Amino acid sequence: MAALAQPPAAVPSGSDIPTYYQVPETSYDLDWADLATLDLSQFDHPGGKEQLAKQLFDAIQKIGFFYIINFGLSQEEVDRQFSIGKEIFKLPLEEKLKYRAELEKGGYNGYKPMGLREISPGVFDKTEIYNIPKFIPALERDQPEIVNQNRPVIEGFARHIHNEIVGKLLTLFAIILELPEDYFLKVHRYEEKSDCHLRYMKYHRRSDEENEKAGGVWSKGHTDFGSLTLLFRQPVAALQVRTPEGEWKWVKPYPGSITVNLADSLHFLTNGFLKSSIHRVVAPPSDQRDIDRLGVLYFVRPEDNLELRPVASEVLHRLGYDKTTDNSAVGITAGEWVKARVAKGVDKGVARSEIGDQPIIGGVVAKYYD
Ligand SMILES: O=C(O)CCC(=O)C(=O)O
Ligand SMILES: [Fe+2]
Repeated sequence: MAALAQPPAAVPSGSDIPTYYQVPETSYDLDWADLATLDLSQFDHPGGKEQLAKQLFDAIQKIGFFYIINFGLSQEEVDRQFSIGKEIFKLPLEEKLKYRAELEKGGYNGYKPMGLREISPGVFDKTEIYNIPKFIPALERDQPEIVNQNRPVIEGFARHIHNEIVGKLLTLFAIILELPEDYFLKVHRYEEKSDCHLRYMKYHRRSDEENEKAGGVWSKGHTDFGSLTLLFRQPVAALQVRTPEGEWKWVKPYPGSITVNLADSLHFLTNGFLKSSIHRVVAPPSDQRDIDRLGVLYFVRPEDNLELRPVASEVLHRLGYDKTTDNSAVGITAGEWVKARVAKGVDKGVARSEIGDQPIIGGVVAKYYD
């Protein structure tokens, strides 16, 4: 029988890496956040992006979290990234440490070993991170063999996210603000230097005793530093978002979706109209507690030299968001903001507490939440 024609893959297939099998969903019905889902396949239909912008405008009035579907990557392509991440973390520690990120200098790319963050007194994180910057000459760096061997798949995946997914989302934000459609695209160009990166992340499971000591928290409540964060997720319940009323709600990992959250830079650029949402990671429910939780994330950040000055938008004016707030980042660039936040997280390789308010740069404060 003739093989059925397959649609062309967005990303080339890589070297031999084991197939990745996703774990079962939790059977617990948790207190899930009620978030909107944007169907990105509508974007190129007549009137589609205007419709999506309207849906997004309504969705983000309260919480800067939403889902997207039909974003042009198959589950197989996403799973291949989980598989690559899993292989990276299997490498011996001494091998991974050859690629350690220069966290103390605000550098983020490469390997972050676990145990550098103090979550509560005496309890340290059990999270390993491997960050890969944009594939541009200015940001080339040594990578482990497993990354080099799979470079076309990783690069194809990252570029698809940036150009096909993030590009659409940034266009929607420009439409919402009644700015030229390419307004944010012009300060998020793939070929220019920025701290955008693809991240593999592994949260090692914790014992009951460890969970109890840390009050069940694996990663404290925080905001992200850049413009947007895209999370490809295992079906493990662990991520929570803080509502404006101060309640924590679980963010359900839906198959075939990407969870998106807004981050600090868009918050600064719109004077708080686009909300950098506070989120955290907690111990999964008991039927998923023994899983080492893997994540594949893409962090979007403006070009390094963009000043985080609020944009002039008629919409912000109409809604009263055109006044400069106390926590303004005028005079600070996106590159400086990220570097300062990273460097404040670690001091000479020694863990820093993420407790309460943390002054970052130019009088702006970052908050951490239990
Ligand atoms: O692992 C997650 O679900 C969220 C991770 C996160 O918030 C982060 O890395 O900034
Ligand atoms: Fe985050």
